[in-house]
Amino acid sequence: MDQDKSAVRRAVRVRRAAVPVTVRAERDRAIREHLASVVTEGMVVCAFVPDDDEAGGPDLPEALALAGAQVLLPVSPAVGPLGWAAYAGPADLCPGRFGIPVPSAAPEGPDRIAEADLVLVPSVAVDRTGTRLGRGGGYYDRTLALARPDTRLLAVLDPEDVLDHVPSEPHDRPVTGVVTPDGVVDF
Ligand SMILES: Nc1nc2c(c(=O)[nH]1)N(C=O)[C@@H](CNc1ccc(C(=O)N[C@@H](CCC(=O)O)C(=O)O)cc1)CN2
Ligand SMILES: Nc1ncnc2c1ncn2[C@@H]1O[C@H](COP(=O)(O)OP(=O)(O)OP(=O)(O)O)[C@@H](O)[C@H]1O
Repeated sequence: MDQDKSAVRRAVRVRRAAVPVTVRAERDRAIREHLASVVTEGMVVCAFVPDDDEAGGPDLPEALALAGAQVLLPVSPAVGPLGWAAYAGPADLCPGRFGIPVPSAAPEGPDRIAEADLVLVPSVAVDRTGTRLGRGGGYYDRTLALARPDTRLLAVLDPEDVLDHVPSEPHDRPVTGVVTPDGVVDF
């Protein structure tokens, strides 16, 4: 099973690396616009800072904040569910674990995800039943279990990474939908 997941991760990485930078930028902009259109004033959104290998672009938190969201960003512990810290603008971000930017404030507990109306989930691929493949840390599997049951959980992806089938294990937590440059789809 681990090997199946690794093979999908490798294939997706190869495909993403072949997307020209200008196409990448256009897709990321479309994703941010779709998300801005579902955000309402004061909505609590657990987001993330996408890196070069991920859809959405590094400006994703700022786009959500400009749309009126209160944005929380994940802070990775060595093990266990993610902590959360409030996004306070691009200048406040500093490199955290894995080199991923995090807010300067000390993170608050994993339970803060229960305040979220929307959780954006970094993903390598999903299938149409919501089975999600991440980078293999197991962080989001542990973290999504703490969200309220009615919370919208959207993977952020290119359309090519919405697959017919993604290998799953019993601990995997499904997402409820996906946002791609084509729009938001709830499964
Ligand atoms: N942008 C972003 N932020 C995030 C996540 C994420 O996936 N993307 N996370 C989601 O949990 C958490 C951090 N977890 C991470 C887990 C693995 C890797 C990583 O670089 N993995 C290597 C593969 C390592 C291996 O094969 O052992 C890689 O992808 O190259 C990075 C972050 C919290 N913040
Ligand atoms: N709820 C959990 N409790 C204990 N271990 C877990 C849990 N969820 C995942 N794990 C472990 O974490 C490791 C990585 O899991 P998996 O490959 O499913 O991660 P992922 O979903 O791709 O990563 P992420 O959620 O960080 O994006 C596996 O060894 C798995 O057994």
